[in-house]
Amino acid sequence: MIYQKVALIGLGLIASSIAWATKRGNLAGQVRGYDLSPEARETARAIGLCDVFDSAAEAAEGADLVILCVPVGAMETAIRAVAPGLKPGAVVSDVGSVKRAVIDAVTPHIPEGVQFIPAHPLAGTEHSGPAAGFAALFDNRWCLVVPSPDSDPQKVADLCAFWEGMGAHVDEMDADHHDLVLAVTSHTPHLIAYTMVGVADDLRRVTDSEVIKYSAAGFRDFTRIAASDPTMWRDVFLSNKDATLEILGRFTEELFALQRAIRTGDGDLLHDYFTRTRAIRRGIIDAGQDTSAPDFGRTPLARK
Ligand SMILES: NC(=O)C1=CN([C@@H]2O[C@H](COP(=O)(O)OP(=O)(O)OC[C@H]3O[C@@H](n4cnc5c(N)ncnc54)[C@H](O)[C@@H]3O)[C@@H](O)[C@H]2O)C=CC1
Ligand SMILES: O=C(O)C(=O)Cc1ccc(O)cc1
Repeated sequence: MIYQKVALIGLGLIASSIAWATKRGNLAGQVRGYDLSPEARETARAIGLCDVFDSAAEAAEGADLVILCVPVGAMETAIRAVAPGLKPGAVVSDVGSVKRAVIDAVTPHIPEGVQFIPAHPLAGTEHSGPAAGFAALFDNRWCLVVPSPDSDPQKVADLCAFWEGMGAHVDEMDADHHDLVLAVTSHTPHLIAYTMVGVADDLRRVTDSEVIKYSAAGFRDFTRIAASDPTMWRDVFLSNKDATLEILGRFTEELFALQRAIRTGDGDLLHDYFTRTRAIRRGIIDAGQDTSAPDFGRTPLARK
């Protein structure tokens, strides 16, 4: 057991997965929780997720670890609400998809004697709410921990051990670097998926064709991603504005280059481009970093 009491604020997909994974790994004596939504609290109670309280401060009372599991834009409201319940020596963490904006919003409200150690599990689904979670969500997935120079090394080690106990591989990363990497690997791809599904929907309306019905695997993946929680993703883009706009600018330039190659019939450019991208995919698989590869997770050291 790593902690006596863990408190989860916001009982959605990620918090409910943490609750089940904590129980599976016997990582805490008690899991406490609070959600702003009475329906979410009711569901969490009904499925026996954790001990549910009717205020954030009560849920956080006496907790060794308090994890903010709310949308990025609600992190400041959440820390303000838990602050009165925090005990000296407690650690506050979070699971937000963006790190710099969360650090700026949360840090000013961390009381004396409490440490804020942000984290981000790189695992999720398009589903949300307390009934969406499952214990295996973090198995063999990365969790990025973002300590500051004054983080207590023992408390950082405990938090890393907690995530490892939930099945994740842990790495430490600087907040700005995190936000740029995630803009490339997660945030911009989500925006592209949202856009592509929107385009197909417009097309369907115009032509009454059956784009969705006959969609191939690639487009189906886009529709899955584009079904993700609107509040969560609105907050991600608004709070990782600079990095997303930077990557989107580069994406648009490349898209224009490919568009021009198609228009001018430049097959060599297209072939060279697709050869380069194929090599990248094969490199990922050779390094054992493809989560869809059948042997993923059996050789975790290959991922380092
Ligand atoms: N969904 C995903 O795939 C992943 C999400 N994340 C991050 O995890 C966080 C939570 O995401 P999910 O669990 O997917 O969201 P979710 O939508 O399933 O749950 C969020 C919950 O927070 C509650 N909430 C909102 N404001 C609150 C407040 N002030 N106090 C208490 N509760 C409040 C909502 O009622 C909701 O039940 C977000 O910051 C997101 O960026 C991180 C990794 C993956
Ligand atoms: O469902 C998917 O494909 C995801 O990409 C899940 C996801 C969403 C947001 C994150 O910050 C991390 C992981």
